Amino acid sequence: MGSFRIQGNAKLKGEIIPQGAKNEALQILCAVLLTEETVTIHKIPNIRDVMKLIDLLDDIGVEVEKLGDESYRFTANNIDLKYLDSDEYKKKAASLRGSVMMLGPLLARFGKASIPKPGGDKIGRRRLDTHFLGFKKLGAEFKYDNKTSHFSIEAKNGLTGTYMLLEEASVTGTANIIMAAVMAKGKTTIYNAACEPYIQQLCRMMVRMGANIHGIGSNLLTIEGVERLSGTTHTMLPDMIEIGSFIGMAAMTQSEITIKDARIDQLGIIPEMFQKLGIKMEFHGDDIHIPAQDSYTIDTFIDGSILTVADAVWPGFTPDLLSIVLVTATQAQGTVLVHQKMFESRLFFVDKLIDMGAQIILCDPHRATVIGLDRKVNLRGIQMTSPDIRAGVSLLIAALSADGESVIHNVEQIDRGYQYIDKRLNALGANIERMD
Ligand SMILES: CC(=O)N[C@H]1[C@@H](OP(=O)(O)OP(=O)(O)OC[C@H]2O[C@@H](n3ccc(=O)[nH]c3=O)[C@H](O)[C@@H]2O)O[C@H](CO)[C@@H](O)[C@@H]1O
Ligand SMILES: C=C(OP(=O)(O)O)C(=O)O
Repeated sequence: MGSFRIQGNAKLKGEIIPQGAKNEALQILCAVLLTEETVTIHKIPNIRDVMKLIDLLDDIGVEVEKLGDESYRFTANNIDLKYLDSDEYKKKAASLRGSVMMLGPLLARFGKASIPKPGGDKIGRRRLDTHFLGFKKLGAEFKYDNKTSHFSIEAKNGLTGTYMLLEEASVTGTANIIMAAVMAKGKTTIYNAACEPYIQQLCRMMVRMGANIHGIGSNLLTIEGVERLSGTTHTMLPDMIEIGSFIGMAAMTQSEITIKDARIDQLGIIPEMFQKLGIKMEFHGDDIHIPAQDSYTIDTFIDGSILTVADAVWPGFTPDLLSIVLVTATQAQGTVLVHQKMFESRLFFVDKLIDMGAQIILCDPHRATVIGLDRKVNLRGIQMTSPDIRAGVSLLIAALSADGESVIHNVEQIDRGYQYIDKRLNALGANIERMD
């Protein structure tokens, strides 16, 4: 288990370039399975989950060529479906969430696929019903082995387009269903589709490959099936969750940071949410400059009542940034209610922040009230363990701002989603030592 030793009272300064988006990369990489032609992908983040998925693609027979630090070429012209029955596949695929999106493309191209219960953050129940209900609507048969937690799907007579209204706008579920539908017979309509930038990017990539998709960016997608897809080139967007994390980090540590090439047009409501915490930011072209701020004051609602920041399906506020909002609020002036509606176990990490001296009341598993310290007292460094990616980075931000030294264990969780985070923050003046 790797750890970070962090010296507190860090004041960072400089420019940082966000990595390519993790959750987009996981979708895009699975989409290379849709064609036997070559797909070139740029801005692939060098993070654990993405590297594990590339490894899985390689194992299943995709030819993988590394072109540079963040660029790869993939050719899926020799897929070995027998690999899906191997113990190695079951073990590897179960270690990340993104592997579940291999199902849709494999089903579309080869008529069958299987997957163990995927991994990912342990942040509450993470059901896959939307994925399989969607595949079933397209004509696939679905089996779940309760003993081994293994899912299998098969479409003996191919997939046929249909209308479906998704029970919930699942991000990976929508991606999976779209990838299955692009080569189905006839027209598929997906209502209540997720429409995060990740999904939009996936759809645009598939359109370049020859798919026929309308309604991109909305929750109503229509897809006219095509016979086959061809190769393409794709570049990932900057990771909006990393960008939000850097905004929160700058405010908490009173640092002056410029986030370069942030694709501000793709960030939705994210900058506004951090502005509601009182964080000043300037937009210079496509860069976000966060000046060093002695204090920041949380807005109230118009009637003066306490602000709530809650997650919602896109274009609402992403649940992946609520832990960052929460930690950032600990040094603000004012009070905020953080309401994590989607996941029921994502706020438990606040006990570590409370140990550090933060004033937080965990009202229930979904809601925490943060009473900002307004820098009257600093947090204090402690030893802690990172439970999930976003909590991990929130604890890192807390540790950078705290008095004294902190140690965060299980930083593999952070490495799942943040590329070389220690090196990149040290380049801005942080003091983070990686201990294996
Ligand atoms: C690899 C990947 O891309 N992971 C992201 C993806 O996970 P993932 O695709 O697994 O998450 P889903 O969108 O399926 O669902 C997330 C949670 O929200 C609940 N839910 C979802 C939609 C809805 O309308 N109502 C509702 O209650 C689900 O029951 C589930 O508990 O999307 C999540 C939600 O943005 C993000 O936290 C994850 O980082
Ligand atoms: C929850 C997350 O990831 P995953 O779905 O891969 O566990 C996340 O990126 O915050």
